[in-house]
Amino acid sequence: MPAVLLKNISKTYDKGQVKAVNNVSFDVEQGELFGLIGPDGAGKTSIFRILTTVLLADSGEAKVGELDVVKDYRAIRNKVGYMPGRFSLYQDLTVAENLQFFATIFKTSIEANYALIKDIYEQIKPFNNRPAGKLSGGMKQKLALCCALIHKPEVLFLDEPTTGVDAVSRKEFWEMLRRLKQQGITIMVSTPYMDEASLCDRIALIQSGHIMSVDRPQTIIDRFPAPLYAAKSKDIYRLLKNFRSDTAVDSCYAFGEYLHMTLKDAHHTEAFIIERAAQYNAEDFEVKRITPAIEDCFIYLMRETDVAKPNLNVQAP
Ligand SMILES: Nc1ncnc2c1ncn2[C@@H]1O[C@H](COP(=O)(O)OP(=O)(O)OP(=O)(O)O)[C@@H](O)[C@H]1O
Repeated sequence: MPAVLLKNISKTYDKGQVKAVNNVSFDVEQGELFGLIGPDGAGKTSIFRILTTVLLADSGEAKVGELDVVKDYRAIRNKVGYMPGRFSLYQDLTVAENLQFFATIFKTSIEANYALIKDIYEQIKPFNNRPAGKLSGGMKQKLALCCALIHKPEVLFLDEPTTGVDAVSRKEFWEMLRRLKQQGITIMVSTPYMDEASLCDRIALIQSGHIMSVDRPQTIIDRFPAPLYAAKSKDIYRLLKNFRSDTAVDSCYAFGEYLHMTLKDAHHTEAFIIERAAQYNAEDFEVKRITPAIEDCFIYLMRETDVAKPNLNVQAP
């Protein structure tokens, strides 16, 4: 039995005008660290809210273990930990008071499940008497994670836990998730940072309420259908325009300081691209073949599935 199951789940807002979740189906295995990956507005929060029983879907079926999100909502609430995207703690309560509060509403004590939160809590314990609102972003995340864990949930739902957190804290946070997974907790986590995909066992790529792919990150990368090149020149915007209007070029988009591109004819290589760039008088031109990242796969899948497109000028965070 999967730990989480969604079958043809749809959700609209504003009397059907906003299709937030569109016929979504996937499941999460017991003990898995599963990532729901997509940009702002893709539908991630709506899915989390449906699974944690705070939002009703318009149609479809969703389960946590054997429990149905509609019929068994009370039982689910005791079984899952939920860390919503927006900071969910009481800003005026101290670190210790927040933790005590969450323990009390779940009818447990900090001591009862201390082993589970110990590693994380010890990092914020020196700030025990500080109001949660006065903690740094990384500290807030750690406290929110402790609060979500205080009743020893079987499944942990973390909605964008690393958004707005600095790079070091993000890395630490993912290490904490790895350790929790080793303790047998199933974790479903959402993120707009596509570089975090490789830290998950499996991922679902979501855009405009559609799931475009569900698999292991490496399997999704291996399926990228064409050689991918990274190119740059002095005037990168002119180069982007030139390549985008070039009939030999299949796709070209800005990616950090480079353009990432594929060609219509897979037999063509760097030499062909150098020739084209010379025709465009591109100065200081460089090109190299690269391994696709999840962002590249995401952009490719968006073109393939023809869902509404966000800004394609993706930058690695
Ligand atoms: N209560 C609501 N009323 C109307 N539209 C909503 C509501 N909640 C979400 N939406 C819309 O539904 C779509 C999906 O939103 P959702 O919050 O589920 O996505 P998300 O991937 O979590 O993005 P974000 O990180 O920006 O919250 C968006 O277009 C959003 O504007």
